[in-house]
Amino acid sequence: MSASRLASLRATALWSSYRPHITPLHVFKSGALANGSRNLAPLARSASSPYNVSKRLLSDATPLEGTPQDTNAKSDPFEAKNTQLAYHAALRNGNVVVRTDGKNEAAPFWQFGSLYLRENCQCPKCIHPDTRQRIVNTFSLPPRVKPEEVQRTDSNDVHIKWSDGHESTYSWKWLSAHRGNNKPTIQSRTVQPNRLPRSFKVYDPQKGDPYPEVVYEDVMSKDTAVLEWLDNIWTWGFCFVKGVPVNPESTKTLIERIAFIRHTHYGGFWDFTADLTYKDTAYTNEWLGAHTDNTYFTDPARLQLFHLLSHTDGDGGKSLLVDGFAAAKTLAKQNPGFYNTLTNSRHPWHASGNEDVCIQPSAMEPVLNVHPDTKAVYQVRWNNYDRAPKTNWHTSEQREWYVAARAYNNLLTKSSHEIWTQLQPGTALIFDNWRMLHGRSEFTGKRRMCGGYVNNDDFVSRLRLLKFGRQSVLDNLGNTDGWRSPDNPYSIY
Ligand SMILES: C[N+](C)(C)CCCC[C@H](N)C(=O)O
Ligand SMILES: O=C(O)CCC(=O)C(=O)O
Repeated sequence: MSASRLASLRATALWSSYRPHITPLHVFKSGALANGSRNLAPLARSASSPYNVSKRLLSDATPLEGTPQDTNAKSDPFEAKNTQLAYHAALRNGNVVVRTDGKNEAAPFWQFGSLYLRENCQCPKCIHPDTRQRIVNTFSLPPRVKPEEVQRTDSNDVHIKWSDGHESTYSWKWLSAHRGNNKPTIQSRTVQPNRLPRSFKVYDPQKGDPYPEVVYEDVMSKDTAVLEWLDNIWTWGFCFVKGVPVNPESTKTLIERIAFIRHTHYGGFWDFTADLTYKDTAYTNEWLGAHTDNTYFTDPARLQLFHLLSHTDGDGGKSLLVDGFAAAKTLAKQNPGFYNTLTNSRHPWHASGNEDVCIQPSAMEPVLNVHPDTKAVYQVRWNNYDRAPKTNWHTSEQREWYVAARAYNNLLTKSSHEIWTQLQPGTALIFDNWRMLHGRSEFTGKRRMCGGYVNNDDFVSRLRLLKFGRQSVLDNLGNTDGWRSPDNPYSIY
């Protein structure tokens, strides 16, 4: 950021509003806590200026305490867990530590690496106030930059003066979301390799409960209805939308209430019939067994929406959904060895129908993809039409995989696991293509279907912002600590 931009920032209300009014209860001076012992050396604040503290060492300082203000905590479930905690910020062995129990020296504490904390300063000189991108050059900072003073603002934030002269203020929410509990990062934690899929709810077609559904008018007019729609997809794997005007334009704008439509070699928004416009069996009237789409993409589309516009002079074309997570969970219970085989054995996939296309993922991918951090299955890739012949595959591995895949297929094709519906014009179906398999019965006559794909990242971005609000999402950027917590805006699958 140019000097002039910085100067104008400083001059604007933004800068003055950023520099918090510091009324420190205590100020901790670096060096006075060589061994983190009890002799905390707080300096009482002088009356003259909030920053100018007089040096008065207290032998037995009452720890810095305070309860983060309950700022709309209820609206922010992630924060709710922390509003009652008294906390204590101090320097210990040259690092900033935050203890969530101010009274107990031995209480667990959060320790923050100094360079980590410095390069993640949230001030407008370090994070672009509009783009939220880091603008401080991490590598221009002194590698051994140190906090020299840690003090508390009267809005329960922590203000730090750094050895490079910079000053930073961190909100409780940000510190809490980025607390390094001195635990190894998730990657190095021993996590069960056959962790089951993330939490989800299974629609049981045997019970005949109402389908998850929302109303078009609501979705088009209220973000709360979009949140309900996306939450249904996240929880149940699919959702119907009633009352959709029977035309492609309305269907397209419906999808765009989530995000822009994913463009592929099939185009963007599709309006298709059985005419082999593209060389794929979807563009025929044939039976399509349960499958996920885009197994040949490195990044398969996350959502897929179908809206039947018309079906004349014939019948059939029923729509099939099968819950790939539910089947995986059953397989893991029935035969953990088969489950592990489907998570470990990676395969090539392809889309090669059109003359000018031969799409394959950048690496072989397994049927049940385990998330590298949570070790939970987060994506199902199942498409027997598009799986390519794997090589360098010992016959013993082949036998193992085919047995496991057959067991999974038996679960996927069990009629009690199949959700069959006959789509009608005016009702759109959207589903999670990383979890739900879909298919179609053969049909006769002229059948016109439209729809589109949405990327994973765009779907999850929309859902997390609607669910948690932008500030909570910004406070939790990178917060992998609560991976499996539905209250953690960062949790992704
Ligand atoms: C574009 N539209 C959805 C109509 C057809 C896409 C074909 C999808 C392909 N069979 C696959 O499994 O990825
Ligand atoms: O035509 C349908 O109902 C579904 C087609 C399909 O499965 C697909 O496009 O992947």
